[in-house]
Amino acid sequence: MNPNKKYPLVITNTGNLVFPTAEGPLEFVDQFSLAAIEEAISKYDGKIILGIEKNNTKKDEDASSNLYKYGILATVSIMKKWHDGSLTVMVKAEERVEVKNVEKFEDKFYMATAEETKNEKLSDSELADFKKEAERMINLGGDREEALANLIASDDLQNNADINKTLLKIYTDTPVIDKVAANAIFQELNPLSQITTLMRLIAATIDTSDIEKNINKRIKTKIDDQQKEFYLREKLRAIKEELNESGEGEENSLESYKKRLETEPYPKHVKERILSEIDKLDGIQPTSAEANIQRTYVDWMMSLPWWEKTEDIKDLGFAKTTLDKNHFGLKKVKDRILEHLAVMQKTDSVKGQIITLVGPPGVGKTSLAKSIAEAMGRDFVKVSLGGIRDEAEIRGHRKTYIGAMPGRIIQSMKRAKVTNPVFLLDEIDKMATDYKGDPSAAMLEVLDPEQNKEFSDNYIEEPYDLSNVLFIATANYPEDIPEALYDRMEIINLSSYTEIEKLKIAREYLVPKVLKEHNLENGELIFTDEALEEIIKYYTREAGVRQLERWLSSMARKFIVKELSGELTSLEVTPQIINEYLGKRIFEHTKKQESAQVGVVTGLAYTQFGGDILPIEVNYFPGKGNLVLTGKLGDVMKESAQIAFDYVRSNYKEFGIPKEIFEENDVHIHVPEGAVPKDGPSAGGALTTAIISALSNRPVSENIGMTGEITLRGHILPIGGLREKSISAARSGLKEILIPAENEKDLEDIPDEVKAVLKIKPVKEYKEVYDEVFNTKHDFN
Ligand SMILES: Nc1ncnc2c1ncn2[C@@H]1O[C@H](COP(=O)(O)OP(=O)(O)OP(=O)(O)O)[C@@H](O)[C@H]1O
Repeated sequence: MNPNKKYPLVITNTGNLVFPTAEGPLEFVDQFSLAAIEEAISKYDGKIILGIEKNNTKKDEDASSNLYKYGILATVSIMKKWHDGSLTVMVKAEERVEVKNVEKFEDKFYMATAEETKNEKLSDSELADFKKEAERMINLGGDREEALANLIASDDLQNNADINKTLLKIYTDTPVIDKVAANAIFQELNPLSQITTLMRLIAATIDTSDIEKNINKRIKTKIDDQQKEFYLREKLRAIKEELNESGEGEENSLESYKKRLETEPYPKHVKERILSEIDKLDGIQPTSAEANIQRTYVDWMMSLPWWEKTEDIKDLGFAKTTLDKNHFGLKKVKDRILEHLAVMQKTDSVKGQIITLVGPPGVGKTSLAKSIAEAMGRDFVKVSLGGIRDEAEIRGHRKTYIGAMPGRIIQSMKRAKVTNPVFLLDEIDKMATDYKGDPSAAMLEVLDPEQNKEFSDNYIEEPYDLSNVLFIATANYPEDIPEALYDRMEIINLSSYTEIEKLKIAREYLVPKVLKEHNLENGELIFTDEALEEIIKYYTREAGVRQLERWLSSMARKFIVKELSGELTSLEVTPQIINEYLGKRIFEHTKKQESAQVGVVTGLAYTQFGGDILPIEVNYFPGKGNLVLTGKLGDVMKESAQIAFDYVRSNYKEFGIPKEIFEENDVHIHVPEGAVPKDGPSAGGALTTAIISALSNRPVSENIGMTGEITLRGHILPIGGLREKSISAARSGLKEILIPAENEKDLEDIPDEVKAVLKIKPVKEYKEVYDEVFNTKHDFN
């Protein structure tokens, strides 16, 4: 990404916005934005500036003159072009930029300069104050707990570097802060003002207006209890400090540390180390910076679990019930987990392969790991490894470093309070390597049973025993897991859910969960199956159920507001109510062709949102035998089209195509609908069929779909994502799909409800496809 350059400007408002460095779908309807997006895709690699329009912009006013100072440099790709001309695009927000020199370009769209912003720094004392305040907030519990803990632990904060990014992540991740407020913070460069506003917003969610108060009462009883305890403790501490101005208080705490060291079973080396550090404190001026560092170190050492353990529940029956209670389906996955637990019980050890749950977002990886902890009676901690590029984030900084702290592993152990928690290493595939060292080397030491008995953290300096921890990892893409780590992992795959599975999960798990979280009684808010289907089909496009759960919560919140304002006492949610409460439908799936057509064939695609059908169109017109490709195809797909074309040309006779057609015409292949980026070789068979259909003037049934790579000799090679592809084929009403014979082994992963409506025919050679589609008969011997 290159700031200080000109890019097309797309104007949006706070309701339709993603902040750096998140990614999400946005919608655009106005002609200026549409033109800017098209320009960006064709000439700027999809890079745009998102200008944020002020809320008070009048209808007839030129929006470009009423933008906030800071906007976002982002990359877009088109997901869906709607019939009314509007666009849904996937936007990856990269960084904050100052939007300058806005100019109209040929009256079609705006261009602007993206000027790099330099973020200011906190002073050391401001940093210290902030850490204190944030720790206080953490104790208030709730959603922000992990976000704030990550912020305090972040390398940026440790180095007092650019904390803006981390802050952004917090306020975009914190559900209590809406986007208008988030933008208010985004528009400030000074981190102190940002932090103050952020803290004020978080604090504000705990009191204020009448309706809010009532909602809070229902939702936040738990937080209130924690808060009460927190204030009492704070008061107690303040009183103690008042009484011990001379520093007696500290001596007392050091004395109590010494007593604990004597009476509790601390390992010898730890006991000696802490005592010697306490001794060192004696000779230092108590108010000096050095004393502060020294005391913080002693506090850290004392607050870590060195010997505390929970007792494992060794009951496989209980484990099974727990897994079933929290998760629908996933039989294979649960069986694998139970096998793993059985081995652990038998050998009485957690050593061995690390369970790694692999799958798309929202399919239950994190919640399964939590259930494993519950099933074993262990505590649970999670650390997110996404984006970590510095070894020190795992292993900490030496204590001589200003503001040094232990790394994330040791920090999480402190939170766990025991030496044997279940420890989730989230997104282990998203660790990066750079000049600051390779975090995966440190992770190797964490996970290797030979080495993790004596894990070394730069801050703690004493070896720490991680050998009783049960590590579980999650990843979206197993191929991105560093190889050395991969060797130690037992990969368990979770795949996307079908619509029917999603419906069952929603009905039996998510709805009860959401009702409970919002303190709603049975019968107050009822979701009909049709309403759930409406959300699943038209408001979410995801492999898992995370977005679905968010929509359900959103419905619950909207209902509570109406209930408290006296408008309603109960509500049965129908599809109409969904449209009314959640706004118009967001997604439509690609529809299958209405009738058999010449030159149109349905391929099957596999994307990060699951599967989709992929119509392929071929036509020919007078020319010189060239191949013309349109529809923004990736390089691999272009090659695949060329192979398909060459294969048809060299076998023209067999496929009933007159020879002259190739000499006198150009063949045009188009893959319409910008819904998903199109690449990969798996449309080879479909491309071949579409070419034959067009050139021999024979229609292909609208009910057949196909997937499979093709070689120059007409062999059909295996493909990925068969489950997702078949689900989408069934959803869009296809009756039959042709798949590579080598994928037959994946048939067992295809849900029964899909098999019931879809004939699935495995093929080895293209000629089998040809016979099936055009009703001919080849002799293959
Ligand atoms: N099979 C299932 N049965 C019941 N609930 C489920 C199931 N799968 C997912 N969920 C629910 O969906 C939500 C999202 O799941 P979770 O956060 O565990 O996903 P994830 O795979 O860890 O995603 P990510 O990779 O983005 O962290 C959770 O509330 C979880 O309980």
